[in-house]
Parts: sequence; structure tokens; C-alpha cells
Amino acid sequence: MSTLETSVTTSSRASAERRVEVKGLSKSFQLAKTTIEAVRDVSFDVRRGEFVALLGPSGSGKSTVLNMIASLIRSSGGEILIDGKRVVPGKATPDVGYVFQRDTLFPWRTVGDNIGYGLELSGVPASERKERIAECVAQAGLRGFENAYPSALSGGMRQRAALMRTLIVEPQILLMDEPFGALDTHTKIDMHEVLLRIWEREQQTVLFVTHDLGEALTLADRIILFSARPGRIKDMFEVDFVRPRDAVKVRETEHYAELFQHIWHSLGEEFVKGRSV
Ligand SMILES: Nc1ncnc2c1ncn2[C@@H]1O[C@H](COP(=O)(O)OP(=O)(O)OP(=O)(O)O)[C@@H](O)[C@H]1O
Repeated sequence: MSTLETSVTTSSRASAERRVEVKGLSKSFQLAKTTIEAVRDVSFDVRRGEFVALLGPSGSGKSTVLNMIASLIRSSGGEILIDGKRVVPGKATPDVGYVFQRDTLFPWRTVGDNIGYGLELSGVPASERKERIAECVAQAGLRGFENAYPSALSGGMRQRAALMRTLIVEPQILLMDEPFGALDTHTKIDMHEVLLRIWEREQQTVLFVTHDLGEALTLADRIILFSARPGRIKDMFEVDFVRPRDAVKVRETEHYAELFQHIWHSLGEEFVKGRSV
């Protein structure tokens, strides 16, 4: 684990208890006659309430690892445990929510009905649903848009609605695959604020995939750096800014600049290698 000498008190409330355990995970894809080795022997743990960023260049296997944790795809080797129980491909793990790279709102449902979809599936009565949707709409800053359709929303608004659709069912483990990747810088930082406030309150265990170092530093307690394909763990970094964090102010600190510089070089090497893979 790499650390910088600068010491900043951390107020992360992550417990010592291991919530997610990834052991010797590997994955190869068969593409016609070519075998693509996407992930090789990846092992890491995530503690309860910890916010971990998986950082690496495009094609380094971050989404593949996340998809295996989400039980969406089968690994080629190794195992994943959530709360000590083995993840079985194709079998949904209770308590796990997934936020995708692109918002996946249903265009034919209003914002409110999109957000409440998970509650509807689990048979929550209409009156309770209405209340919880109203809370989520307020948290996401979407008041006044409950009855609008997704097509009437900006990209940032749609992604906030998509985030709330996952959060409304209160998953304790959040898997996020570059959820803000398509947003402009300002909207992205707004979303960081929204997510930080929610996470500080709910303390979910989060695995957040990104290739944006600034985003990883702003949000995470720990960064796991992936090498270019085949994705392996190259390094891990503690991100020890005090919490609660301000998504803008944190970027203005000297410690941010130090950490950025420290990790940037190592990440840059993988970007260069990734281009030639
Ligand atoms: N279904 C698939 N079939 C064949 N190859 C795949 C499949 N899914 C992923 N790959 C390959 O596996 C490698 C890792 O892909 P993955 O999407 O996990 O990387 P990533 O680090 O998440 O990239 P990005 O940041 O661009 O999303 C890539 O070379 C990709 O082409």
C-alpha cells in the first residue's frame, strides 16, 4: 500500500469487517478465435462502509471485475465473497445496487415512476411509495420534475434520477460503473456532492469504477489502481482527506495536489501501455 508522508486525519467510518472479498479473480473472453485475457489474479477486500475506487485506463478490466461482483458474468477463476457468502453468477445478491455508466431510465415512465420502480417491484404500497419517491426527488434536486419524462431532463438530471432509482431500495453495497463518465466537469462535481452527502449519511459500502483520478480522489477512502490489460492490481492508495468532504474545496488543497501527482505518474504508465495492447 502506498502512502504519502503527509499526515491528514481521516474520519472515515469504515469498520474493520470485510464486506466484499475478491480472491484470485480472473476472466478471459473468447472473441471468435481470439482469447482476450481481461483480468488476471485480482485480489482485494472492501470493508463495511468503505468507499473504494477502482481506477485504471480503458480496457484494464475494471467493469469486468465489477460485473463479476454483481454476479452478471461468470469468472474464469477465483472467487468472490459478500458477507462470507460466495457470489453465484446469475443469482442476484440481496443488498447490492448497481448504477450503470449511462442512465438506464425507462423513457416511457415519468421521473417519479422511474425512481419508484424498485419499490413497485417489491410490492411497496402506493402511499408509502409516494412518500419515499418525494424524499428521493428532493434529495436529487429534482422537485418540479416528478411528472416529466426523461427526455425533458439534462444528462446530469437523468443521472441523478438513475442514482435515486438504485438508492430508493436502500442497497447496502453500491456498485457504480463510471456513473458520471458522460457528464461535463461542473455537473460531475455537482454529482460528487450529491453522492458524498448521501454516502456520509447512509455509509454504504461502495465500489466505484472510474478512469478519472480527480473523481477517485474526491470520493474514495482508497484507490485500487489497475494495470493495463490484462488487468492486475498495480498499487493501492489510501485517500485520507477528512470527512465530510467538499467536492470543490478538497481539490484546492495541497494534499490533493500531492496525492494527484503521486498517483498520476503510475496511472499514466498504464495509459501508455494500454494504448499499445
Ligand atoms: N463481452 C466481452 N467480450 C469480449 N471481450 C470483452 C467483453 N467484455 C469486455 N471485454 C474486453 O475485456 C477487456 C476489459 O474490458 P472492461 O470493460 O472490463 O475494461 P474497463 O477497464 O472497464 O474499460 P473502460 O474504462 O473503457 O470501461 C477489454 O479488452 C474488453 O474489450
